[in-house]
Parts: sequence; structure tokens; C-alpha cells
Amino acid sequence: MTLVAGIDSSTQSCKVVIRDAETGKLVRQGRASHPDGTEVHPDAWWTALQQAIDEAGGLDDVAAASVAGQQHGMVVLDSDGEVVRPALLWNDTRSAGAAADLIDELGGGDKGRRAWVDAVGIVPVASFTLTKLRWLARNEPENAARVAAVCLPHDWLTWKLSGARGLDTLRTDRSDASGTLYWSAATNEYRHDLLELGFGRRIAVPEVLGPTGIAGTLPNGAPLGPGAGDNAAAGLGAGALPGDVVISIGTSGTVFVSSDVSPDDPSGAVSGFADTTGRFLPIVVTLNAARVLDAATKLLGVDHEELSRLALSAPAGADGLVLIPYLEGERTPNRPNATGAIHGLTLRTSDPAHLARAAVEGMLCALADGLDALVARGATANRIVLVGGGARSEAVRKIAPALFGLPVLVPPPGEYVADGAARQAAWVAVGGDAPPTWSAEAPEVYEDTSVPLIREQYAAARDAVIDRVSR
Ligand SMILES: Nc1ncnc2c1ncn2[C@@H]1O[C@H](COP(=O)(O)OP(=O)(O)O)[C@@H](O)[C@H]1O
Ligand SMILES: O=C(CO)[C@@H](O)[C@H](O)COP(=O)(O)O
Repeated sequence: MTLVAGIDSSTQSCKVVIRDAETGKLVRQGRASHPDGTEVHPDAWWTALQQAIDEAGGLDDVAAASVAGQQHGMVVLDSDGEVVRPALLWNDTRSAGAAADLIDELGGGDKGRRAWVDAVGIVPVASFTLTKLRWLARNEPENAARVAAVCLPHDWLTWKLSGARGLDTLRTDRSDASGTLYWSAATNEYRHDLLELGFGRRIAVPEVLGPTGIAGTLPNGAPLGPGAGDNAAAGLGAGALPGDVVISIGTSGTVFVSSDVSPDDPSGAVSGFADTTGRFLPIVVTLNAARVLDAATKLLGVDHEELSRLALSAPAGADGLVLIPYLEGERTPNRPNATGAIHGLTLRTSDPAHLARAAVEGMLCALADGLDALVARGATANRIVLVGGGARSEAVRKIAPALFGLPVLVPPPGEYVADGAARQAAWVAVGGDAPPTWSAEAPEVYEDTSVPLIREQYAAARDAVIDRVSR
């Protein structure tokens, strides 16, 4: 049996799966936690990766491996390859002002947003790497002066796994490069001029590999694939078909499809990322997803199972109780300084069941807004494929179809990002024009009639949310 390894270094944890390259059968797996926070030293990811690899029985017997990971995080290296400062993650909003400045510097307002979309397919928001580099240049000039190269979490882990032999051996893939603001998925080229605009000078960046490019080798000589951003990898792992929109409820909420065309959205709601197969990945991302449910469990003093039971015991629409889930600010819509809010408290709605229902509905309504934006930019949406830790909630699975207005397919609980990385590794090991076809267990299908009232009451409350004045 030829074995391949897939790794997902996500926001909250690191997961490793070892699968049969031919059939996709799961052979071994491991997992380790990451520290909390929106600023994390990459060494913590390396430690977690070693633990997860050990738990998965090691990589000595694999024929190929690929690393997928949380996107956009700014990993800055000095000329010796040492990490200059802890990485600022995708959900760190301190660079919101830098994002606004970068739009101004390409003409401001609609003109500036259009210029960024034309250049790199995305509009600056605090999540994207270049805004973090601008923040570094303005706020930590001594650290900025030491920076010789910038890369992303999955690039850095791939580089470490291959022995970290110099900045010129850094490699990345199209999907992750497309979330930096200095690489264009349309032209497959770096925009060094925009990197210089943001950071003030040119620095080294990883070479961008094609779908089966070799990024290095493991100690046993097995090739390391190009890896991927976590969403693109989830698309590959979940085996989405044309007309399937993938919605992932992890730390982030993401709504995406694989497409032949970039979404060309100057509003910035839909980003024109790349996928893992040489195409595009139009995507909407929210900052608040599974952790909204985590927060609700804390507020109510219950576990996830009880939260789900409570939510399902309340009526659809929670009698008008609406939870706006901007607990970490928000990226789509771009409200980095907003906070969460609860609207519609009455004596009738002041109980745990209504609050649990409002939490689930609020989180899902934000994703339903994302789905609308994706469809408005030309995506075909026949079915939803629901993945990520939040999909383990029965309430989420049962309520989702009424808000998305489409059948919701839930594959068996699994690590779809790591699986996508494993499938890419199998493609690298086996070769061919397309990733190998793996058999998959049938998904559960959830269907319901849409309940427009819930979306309407959410929209009214969403637009009434005020932004924080100071943090
Ligand atoms: N049964 C459940 N119901 C709701 N949320 C859950 C459940 N199980 C796990 N989660 C949440 O899912 C999240 C982890 O999902 P995951 O997709 O691995 O996130 P990430 O990729 O961002 O690390 C955590 O916030 C966790 O609390
Ligand atoms: O910022 C994005 C994509 O643009 C996020 O999707 C991150 O890639 C983090 O993903 P999770 O760790 O929450 O799954």
C-alpha cells in the first residue's frame, strides 16, 4: 500500500492524516492544539506539528506529504531564516487602518478598490498579508528592518519539514499566494511593485508552484507537494462537484466554489483566490463562525450537545431574538471594529433556548449573506456541502437549509482540509492530469423550506450594529 500524508495547520489545531494513496482509506491520524490568540510564534505550530505527526505514527513510511494551513498569516524571516516576530494571523484586525491606506494609495474609494481587484483579484482588508506588512513597517521599524523574506504559515511549515535550507528554497502554491495582495491568480505572477508599496522595499517571497510542484523532500526522500490554503484544500478534500458550494464552519466561516473565472468583485465581499487545480476559488470569509457557538456555550454554561438541544427546542426565528455574531469584529461585511450584539430581548425571549437558537441562526445568517454575495457574482449554487467543526452541531445541520435555501449535504465528520492535502500528496506521488478519485461515504442530506423572516430580522439588526470607538 502506498501511503500519503496530509497536514492541516489550522487556527486552533494541527491535524495529520495518513491515507492510502490509491483508495483514500484512512490509515492513521494525529492532532495537537495551537495556542489561543491572533498573534502566534510559528515555533508553536512546529511543536504542534511534531506532536501530531508522532500521534499519527510518523512520516517515515509515506511516499509524499502536503501541508495545508490557515491563510494570510504574516511569517517574517531574517536573512538567516530566523523568525523576526510572532506571526500576525488572518483574524488579527490591527492592520485595518493599513488596509484603508492601501486602498487610498491606489486612488481611494471605488477607484482604489477597482484598482486592487484589477491587480490581484482582492480588495485590502485587515486579514490579508500585505496589510500586516504595512502595519509592521509603520509600527515596528526595528523588526521591519530585519525582514529579508515573508511567507505564509503553510509555506513555513513545508520549508521546515524539508530542512529549511535558505530563503531561496521557500515555496508556496497558487491558493495561498492569492490571499497576499502581492500575487495575482489571473496572471500567475507576483506584483513586487505592490509589495514594495505596502512594505516600503522589496523582500524575498516563496516561489509559487503549480498543482503538483515539488516543494522539497522529507528526511526519507519523499516529495513534499506545494500545499494549499485551508479552504482550497477543503474543496479538494470534500470532493465538491460543480454546483456544490462548500461552507466551512471553523474559526472562520467560509463560503466558496471552484470556478473557471475570478469573481471580479470591487466591493471586496467575494475574493478572487485560486484553487488547488489551476482554477479560481471565489470565496466569502467571515471572522466569526464556530467560536460564536463556543461563546454561547460559555454564556449558557452548557456543552455543545446541550446548546444544540436548546436551539432546536426554540421556535424558528427565536421569537425575534437576533444575535449579531461580530465577536471578533468582522471582515465580511468589513466592520473590523464592530462588536457582537443581541436584539429583541423581551421577557418571552429571555431564556437559554432562545439565546441558543439566536446564536446558531445569527452565525448562519452571516454565512447566508456570504452565499448571496457569491451567487450575485455568478456562482452556481445547487447544493451546500457543510464542513468544519461547527458542522458537528445537530442544530447547525438542521437549521442551515432554512437559511441557505438549498439542500445541505453533510459528509461524515472528518478533517477535510488535511484530507485535501493528502489527496494533493497522492496526486504528486501517483501523477496524472487530475487528483486521484477517492471513494467517500455518502453524506447526510438536510432539507427544509426557507424561512425569510429569519434573514429579514437578522438584516435589520445587522445594519443597526454600532462600531467600537476604542479597543
Ligand atoms: N459539536 C460541536 N458543535 C459546535 N461546534 C463544535 C463542535 N465540535 C467542535 N466544535 C467547534 O469547532 C471549532 C473547530 O473546528 P475546526 O474546523 O477544526 O476549526 P479550525 O480549522 O479553525 O481550527 C472549535 O471552535 C470547536 O469548539
Ligand atoms: O482567512 C481565511 C481565509 O481567507 C481563513 O479561512 C483562514 O484560512 C483560517 O481558517 P480556519 O483555521 O478558521 O479554518
